[in-house]
Amino acid sequence: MSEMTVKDFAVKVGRDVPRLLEQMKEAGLEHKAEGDAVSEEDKRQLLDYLTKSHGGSAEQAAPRNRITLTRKTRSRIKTGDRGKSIEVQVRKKRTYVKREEEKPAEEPKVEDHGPRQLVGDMAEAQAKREAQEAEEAKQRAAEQAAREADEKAKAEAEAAVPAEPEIPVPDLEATPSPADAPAPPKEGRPDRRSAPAKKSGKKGRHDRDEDRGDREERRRGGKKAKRAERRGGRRGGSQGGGKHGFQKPTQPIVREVSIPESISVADLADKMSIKANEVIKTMFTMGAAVTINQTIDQDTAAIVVEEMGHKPKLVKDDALETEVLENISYEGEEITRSPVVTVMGHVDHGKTSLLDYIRRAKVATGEAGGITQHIGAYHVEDDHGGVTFLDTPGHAAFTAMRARGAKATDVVVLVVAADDGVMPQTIEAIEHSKAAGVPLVVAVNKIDKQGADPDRVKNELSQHGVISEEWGGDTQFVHVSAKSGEGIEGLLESIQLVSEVLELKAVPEAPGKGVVVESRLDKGRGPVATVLVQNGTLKKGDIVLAGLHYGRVRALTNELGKQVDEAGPAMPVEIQGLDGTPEAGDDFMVLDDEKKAREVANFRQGKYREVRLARQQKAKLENMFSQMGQEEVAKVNIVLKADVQGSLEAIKGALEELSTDEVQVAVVSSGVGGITGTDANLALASDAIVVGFNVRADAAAREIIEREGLDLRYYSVIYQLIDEVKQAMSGMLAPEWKEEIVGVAEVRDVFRAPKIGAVAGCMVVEGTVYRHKKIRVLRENVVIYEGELESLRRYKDDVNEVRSGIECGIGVKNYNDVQVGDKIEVFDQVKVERTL
Ligand SMILES: Nc1nc2c(ncn2[C@@H]2O[C@H](COP(=O)(O)OP(=O)(O)OP(=O)(O)O)[C@@H](O)[C@H]2O)c(=O)[nH]1
Repeated sequence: MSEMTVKDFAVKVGRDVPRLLEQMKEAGLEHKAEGDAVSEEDKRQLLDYLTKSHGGSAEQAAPRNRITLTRKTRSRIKTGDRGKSIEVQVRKKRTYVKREEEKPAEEPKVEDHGPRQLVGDMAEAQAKREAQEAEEAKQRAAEQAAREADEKAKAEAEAAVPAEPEIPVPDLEATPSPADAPAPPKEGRPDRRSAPAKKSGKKGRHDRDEDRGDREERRRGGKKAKRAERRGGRRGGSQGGGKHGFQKPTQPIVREVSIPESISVADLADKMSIKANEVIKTMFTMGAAVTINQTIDQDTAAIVVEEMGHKPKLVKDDALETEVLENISYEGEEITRSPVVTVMGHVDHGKTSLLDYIRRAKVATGEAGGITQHIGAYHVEDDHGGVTFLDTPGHAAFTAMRARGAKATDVVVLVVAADDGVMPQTIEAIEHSKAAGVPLVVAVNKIDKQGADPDRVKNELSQHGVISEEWGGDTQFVHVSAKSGEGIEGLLESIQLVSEVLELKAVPEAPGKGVVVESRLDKGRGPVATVLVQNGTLKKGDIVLAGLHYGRVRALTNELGKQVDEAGPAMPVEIQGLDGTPEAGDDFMVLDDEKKAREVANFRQGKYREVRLARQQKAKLENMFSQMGQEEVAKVNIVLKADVQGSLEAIKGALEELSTDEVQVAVVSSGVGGITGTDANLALASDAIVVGFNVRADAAAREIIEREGLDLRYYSVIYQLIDEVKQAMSGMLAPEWKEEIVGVAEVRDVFRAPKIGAVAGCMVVEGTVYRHKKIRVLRENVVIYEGELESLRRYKDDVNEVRSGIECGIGVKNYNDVQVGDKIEVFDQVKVERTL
């Protein structure tokens, strides 16, 4: 900059070179050629000369040496991204001062801006006639400078605003740099900030200007540098930001990993920002072999996350549901409610008769022409406040409800026929009620019958832990006859006594809440569900959420088929208006908002599948053992069914002996015979494995087992069963050999030929029957023979296999006792790798 030549200087001041040289000469400068350098000193000397020759002293010139320009412009800037427009106000106040004395700090500015100031002065010096004109020129030049500065500011603002719409106005004002502004005057201090300029106007402006020159400059420079840095940083973020993104962290990053109730291995890895392989590897070292798409439950995922050095945060998927349900208030005055009773017992011991008798005798009382309807439950009034009976006798309904987590029953009435005594299903009923923690009242039925022996019942039951009060136990025994009605009052009283201890309470004015007893799709009325109100009152018009369904209650019908407006605690009632049929055991509740009810129902429908998938993994024998052992004593529940009492006892004993300090093996239910739906439901309710020893699951059980993903295992050798459980307990479940049933044929006819023995005319009902695979003969789902086939024929031809739906003749090697109705099961031994 200091290398300015006379020519440059002439261009800047707008004079021709010879004229400028002449004036410079007059001012005592020695410049001769247009290429001579013009220093700052030279410029000042020329200016002094011109000022003097113009005839003004410093004082006289003072008023004209200061030009103050104030400008204010408003404009609107559109920010590109959101279409927002911002008003930008640019205020300029500039004071151009011609100074007498120099300040070194201001030199750069002198060099940059001085020449413009000179223009006017030189013009005045040149000709007095042009004085006025020069003054105007000076004004114009200053104005021009200000305008250009404004434009520059605006341009910069426009460039900056879209990215930084929040930039305040003062920033915009200060944006133009002195180097960019073409024409501030020599020695001028371009005070770009309006506020300081105003303040300075109040004081002795001149002095202060000089004092603050440096400070202002430094401050502005510093700010600018910071701003540039900031802007550069931001730009770097968007343009060259990639560089920073790949910086290697110096220490491990501990992430907070939120884990929903079930998550796939791939998703879990994603949340920790690592590859799924690493999760699989870690889980493998923890003793669990998983695949990338496998869904694992929350607890397992949390352990994995911790193992990998991150922090697990357990998130409930049902936050909305929890919020909705928690917001319902059940506060209010409590009253004692009636107990809810389920009747259980062995086949033909009189459950239905008992329920029917009570219903007939009690429900219709006082109701003109009252004909009771079967709605799944009924309520009877007695002197003590009434009892509600669940009208579906048996274990199936009870366990089905329990399997869904419902606790609908307060008291179990165990019906035992006095002439028959304790039978397998009696024991099963005891197990079920024990598992549910529900107290028993024993109804010794058929007391009217000859050969009734109530003491025998008492005796036999005591062997199963049900001891009568008379013998020092805590169970009430009532002698009844479902036929004559004898003892029924006493039974109701006993139920009341037991329930008093339970202190059953409810708040009638609260919104209704309870459990679904049963539901069906009625042709005329749509979905109809019988619900048992456990707390609060359910009213017509209420919005109800029931299991996966919701709706507004259109009608309430009681057990007499009568329309009612409401149903209070412990009352069963049939409701219409739901958008589907909930399952027995589903909970129901009244909500105040239909939208929320719909949202929760939708959420439940979506979640239903996922939770089931995760549970399928958890309830497997292998998983059960590998998941435990971390903390408290683990418990393995087993539902055991066997072909004969002898092996049942042996297996039960052997299994229970396996219990150690850490792992407890509990046979929650055992019995002789095929695996039924009740067994499957009990297993579901108690997270148990179903073990069949020489017995098979019936269709109902298979349906539940498949749907719920329960672990069902068949064995035919005791030590193998025990061994497998033992191995799993010690966490060494080797690749196992599992039996796979490949085909089942049903025996439709039996022919006997003298030489060959018995030949069974069969229909293949499942899979394929193979000539050379092993077989078992089943009678009523119990294995009665295991061996091989002697022959497999289609008409007269020997064949190797026969597929489902085709008839064939089967001869079983060394076995002639095959009967019509038997099943011939063909099985394979397959090697199964451990999955977890
Ligand atoms: N003498 C007499 N017979 C009875 C009594 N209770 C039931 N019975 C008879 O016993 C038989 C079986 O009674 P149910 O009520 O069907 O027995 P259940 O336990 O419901 O039987 P399932 O429904 O098959 O499980 C019927 O023929 C009844 O009439 C009773 O107190 N006295």
